[in-house]
Amino acid sequence: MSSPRVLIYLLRRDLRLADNPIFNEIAKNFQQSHHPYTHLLPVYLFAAQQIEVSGFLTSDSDRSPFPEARSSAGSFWRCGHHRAKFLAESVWDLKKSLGNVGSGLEIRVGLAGQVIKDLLEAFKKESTEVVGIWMTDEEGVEEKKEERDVKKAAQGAGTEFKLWTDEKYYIDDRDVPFQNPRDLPDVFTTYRKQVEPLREAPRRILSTPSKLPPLPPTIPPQPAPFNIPTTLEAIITALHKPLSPSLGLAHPPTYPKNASSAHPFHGGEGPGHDRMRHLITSGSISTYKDTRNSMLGLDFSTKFSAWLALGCITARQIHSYLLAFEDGTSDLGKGVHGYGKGENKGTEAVRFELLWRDYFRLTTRKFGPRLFHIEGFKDDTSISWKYPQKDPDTQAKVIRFLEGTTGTGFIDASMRELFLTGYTSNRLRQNVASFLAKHLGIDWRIGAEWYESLLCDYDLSSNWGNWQYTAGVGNDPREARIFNPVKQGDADDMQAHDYDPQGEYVKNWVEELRPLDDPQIIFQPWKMFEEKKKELGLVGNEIVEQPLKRIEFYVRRNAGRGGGRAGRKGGVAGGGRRGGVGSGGGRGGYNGRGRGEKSRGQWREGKMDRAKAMTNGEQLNF
Ligand SMILES: Cc1cc2nc3c(=O)[nH]c(=O)nc-3n(C[C@H](O)[C@H](O)[C@H](O)COP(=O)(O)OP(=O)(O)OC[C@H]3O[C@@H](n4cnc5c(N)ncnc54)[C@H](O)[C@@H]3O)c2cc1C
Repeated sequence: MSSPRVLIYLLRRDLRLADNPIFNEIAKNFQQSHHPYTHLLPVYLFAAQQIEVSGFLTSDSDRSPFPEARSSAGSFWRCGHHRAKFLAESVWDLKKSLGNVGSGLEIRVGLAGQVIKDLLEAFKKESTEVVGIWMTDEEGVEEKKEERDVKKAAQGAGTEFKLWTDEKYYIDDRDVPFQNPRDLPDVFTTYRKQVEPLREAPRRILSTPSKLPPLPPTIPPQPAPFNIPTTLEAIITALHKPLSPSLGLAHPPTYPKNASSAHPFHGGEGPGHDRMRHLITSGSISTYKDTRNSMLGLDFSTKFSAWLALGCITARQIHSYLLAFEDGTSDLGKGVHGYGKGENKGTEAVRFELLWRDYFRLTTRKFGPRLFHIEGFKDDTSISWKYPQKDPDTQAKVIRFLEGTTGTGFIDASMRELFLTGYTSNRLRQNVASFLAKHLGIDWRIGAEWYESLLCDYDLSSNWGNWQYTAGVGNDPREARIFNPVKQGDADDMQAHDYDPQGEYVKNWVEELRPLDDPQIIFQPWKMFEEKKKELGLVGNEIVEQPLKRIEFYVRRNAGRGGGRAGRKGGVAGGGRRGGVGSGGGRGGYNGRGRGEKSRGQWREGKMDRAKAMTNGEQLNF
């Protein structure tokens, strides 16, 4: 038998077998009589700069050679419990799918360039030829560095390196109507008009491989001091091991009795497709436009985001399910309202939202490291931000914001939901970001980093781009827009019927407010009468006595049994962000240039304090 010729495929956020350009190409090559390679080694890497890998150390006496995977401004773990679990499940699901088509998946921890270098050296020692290293591209400063590092490692060993475009977006890169990223319009609507009609825009999906080349006969092991467990449960345990359950909060939210998560889903390509099928057969996809701003339950929105973020499903796969339903060309959804009747408001709205995701990715491509700059894409230096690192009062506010005890019901419910489940809806994310950045005037990157740590669906471009957008330094043409998190939930607001008219969402997550009936008090608990506070045992509680912001909203109706009365017209405190709120820094203040550079700088210089996190009594340290 001739000696093995191995192709290495380094997987990233392309954790799927179907509609995957690399697996598609490999399967096609494998069907030909002459094979450019005899074996395939798919590798997934838990990248040590983005996810803490010390839980994979072989023994407790070993020390990780890597600095802690912590964020820049808030020093939060960059990948918290929820996403770590969803990610591990996605990796494991792919490992199983690959096993079913004659292949498999090797798991590694470390830094991409070094991991590839180690593999190439180890194969060389065994006289095994590696004919190529393939990977898909990603936007982002660190991601681009990874690509350069892998290329360097491959070239150093004389091995071909190929960077593929991952075709996981709605509009294929080949069809984006400009060559130069700088030509992306700064307003989403302008971009949308360039690529409409959206229903015609995506390319066809690629076929799913039924057979792939086998794994190499011998595979070099993960180098010391790490060890890769052999079960999904053990991998999740290793990822969770360094993280304290409180993530450093002195008073972390606790799971309210009978509260139901809107995101009980599991990672992986299989569960992603199950979700798609469910949305079609339940009819939820057709009602999406009317329900997408709700907050409770599983089906008010698609929950595609976490699978999309890891590449378990692609936007054009979603489009292709929608097409088949609209055209009645598959049995899925037969008999369901809207089947075979063309595009409806729900399916149209899903396409529209998927384009937002594309758009944020293209803004990252256009602006590069400015994604992490406090001045944002707009390079707005006029705002006086407050920084927790500089000011104990701001620090205390940030901690209450993270713990969900701000005294604004909507915000507290969302922050607790996020901490406990890894998800909170788009409407809530907008309110939360606006509250931190515009009502409190605090460095918005603290919020973006906390979301990075906690969201199951964390996606570099969608997260940082949306935070910028809502903070007023990104691509929102309505610069002065401020969300009123009280009005959002008020029954007299035309929109509120879709949101939380009775305060049910807030009560689901803020258990101490459950006995209340009056939405006004649920959203503004600081309006509660003394007698009611005593009755509920809330005297001295900061959410009823010391709200971070008294955001007024006048309700023209009688108070309910909750005990309060209608608020006074006119704000106790205004909501403006310029002038009154800023005490610190601005540009040139704490970490003025943002994470893109700083965290990588810290990483390089090894400045982060590894010992700090290894204690279970971890505390946030700004
Ligand atoms: C401050 C803030 C932070 C955010 N962080 C993230 C993030 O890290 N990852 C992420 O995927 N989304 C993020 N979003 C966008 C949006 O909130 C989520 O995509 C959405 O809530 C996920 O739930 P869903 O899949 O049920 O959405 P649906 O309403 O069902 O939308 C369908 C899909 O469209 C895309 N989409 C919808 N809205 C947006 C949007 N505003 N921007 C980009 N894509 C969108 C998503 O891929 C989503 O899965 C953020 C929004 C805000 C305001």
